[in-house]
Amino acid sequence: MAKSKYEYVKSFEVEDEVMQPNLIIVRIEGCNFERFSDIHDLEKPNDEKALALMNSCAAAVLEEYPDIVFSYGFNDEYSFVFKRKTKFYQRRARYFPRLHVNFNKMMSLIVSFFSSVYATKWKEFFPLKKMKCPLSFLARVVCCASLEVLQAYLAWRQSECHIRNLYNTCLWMLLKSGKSAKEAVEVLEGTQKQEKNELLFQQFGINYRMLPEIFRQGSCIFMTQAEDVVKHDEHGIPIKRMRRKPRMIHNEHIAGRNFWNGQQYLLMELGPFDNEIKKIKAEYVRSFLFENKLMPSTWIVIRIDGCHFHRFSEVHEFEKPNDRQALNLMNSCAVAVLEEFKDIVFSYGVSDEYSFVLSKDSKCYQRQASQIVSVIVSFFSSAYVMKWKDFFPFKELKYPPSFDGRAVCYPSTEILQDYLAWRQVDCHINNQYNTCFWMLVKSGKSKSEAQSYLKGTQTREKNELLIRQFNIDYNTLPIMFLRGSSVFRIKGEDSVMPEDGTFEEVKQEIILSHSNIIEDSFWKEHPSILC
Ligand SMILES: Nc1nc2c(ncn2[C@@H]2O[C@H](COP(=O)(O)OP(=O)(O)OP(=O)(O)O)[C@@H](O)[C@H]2O)c(=O)[nH]1
Ligand SMILES: [Mg+2]
Ligand SMILES: [Mg+2]
Repeated sequence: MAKSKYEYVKSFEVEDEVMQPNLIIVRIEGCNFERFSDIHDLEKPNDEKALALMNSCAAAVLEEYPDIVFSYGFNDEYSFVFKRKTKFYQRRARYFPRLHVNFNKMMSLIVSFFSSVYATKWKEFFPLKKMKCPLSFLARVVCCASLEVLQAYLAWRQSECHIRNLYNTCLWMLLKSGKSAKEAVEVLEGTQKQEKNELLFQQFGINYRMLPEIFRQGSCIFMTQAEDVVKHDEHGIPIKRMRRKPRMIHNEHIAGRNFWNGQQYLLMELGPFDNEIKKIKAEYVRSFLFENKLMPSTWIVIRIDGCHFHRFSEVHEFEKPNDRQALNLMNSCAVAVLEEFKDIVFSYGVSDEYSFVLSKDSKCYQRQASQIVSVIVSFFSSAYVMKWKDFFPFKELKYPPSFDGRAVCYPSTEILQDYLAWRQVDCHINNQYNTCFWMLVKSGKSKSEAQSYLKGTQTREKNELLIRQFNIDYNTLPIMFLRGSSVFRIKGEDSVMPEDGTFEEVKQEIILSHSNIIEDSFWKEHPSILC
């Protein structure tokens, strides 16, 4: 297909990669989970159903991504460990013989899938409670240079589970017994493990060790081979096949040799733990957290794109080439994203993608790429599932969709505008091609005939084809199909700048439009967007 003069902006898209054979962990944790938990009236300090939902989502991730071999979670967090030689978004680096993994893509897909499964399965676990708002997760990648680092990491997370659970159990018992939040915090300040155990036992008759394992130890889920009856033969004898199945267990020492070396699958994919961990140095493990900060004073664009939406749109019988409701759903999710993330000043969407522009001076998550990408892509995915019924009341969502995300920085407003123009030109080129293609197919041509018919044709020829053969004036098609959609903020009419120089909070409105953003005139009409 034709290329536009804006294509040069692609060169700003640099990939973040991890060199193998590093062991890779993706850790996700609920963003603002306390607020989510309050809104949904979850039980404190642990809600068994919410934990079961987290575990069920993690199991779904393991089934979806066979390269993940082990996972551990507690509370609102989960860590996913990849097998040594993951082929997931792998590519051969140009100058080095090693294999590299594009971990931003990998991380964003996992967090997106997890969030959309969470929203999908919510009603299974809370049939009487409506999910009131999307939940997003922050994700990060941890690279472990050796198995010992992975062992230390797991020991660290499990000790965090224990420390937090003991503290929260005490805190909530004190609160339930009538203490104020301030008083309860004061009682617990500086207390050691032993003292907390005693407090629970003496004041509340609770033996901490008798609390459910899932609260104290967290949950591990990993794959095992299990025999499954697939069908019965004509004599009624069951026919069995080996199948990978996620298995969940609770264990007190997941980083201990006893537990780890006892799991065949883990030994095979990751190897044995040779020694026991003596003391966990959190600082040591934290030093492996990968933090990629985006360049200051540059426009940040987070572009998300539906994963295998070709298949998704087939399965859900989207209209071809454009499904109005599917696009309206994408737009509605974009509006929700702008309502949630105040640093986003503009967004542009077409087909299964959306680009979100964060202001140049944004300090969002200290400009850490993985955090910003994950929180936006997972919020969007969650919103997509939650809003599905509003746009497709008569169509069932057959499986949870996922989106990948990336962050790209643009150093000047002109280049950012060129980026957006590139996306809109792409919208135009694809839409014109797809309109012709599907008209030809609907008129009786095979897909390959339609393809060769259109090969090498220019814009003008395609427009003529549409008029001549199908009596369609391309420019009269719905404007959303022609131009894609922009969602942005403009300052409300009632915004005032008081004369005494004090600023009042400027009321902002979120607008959806299908404007031409390639032309300068759009930006001149809305000078406040990219100021
Ligand atoms: N019928 C129909 N299909 C759509 C619509 N919007 C998007 N799609 C489908 O989604 C695809 C999006 O293109 P891509 O993002 O390049 O392809 P993908 O299948 O999502 O693959 P990856 O993004 O690489 O995972 C299109 O090729 C269409 O098949 C729509 O409104 N109607
Ligand atoms: Mg896609
Ligand atoms: Mg796409």
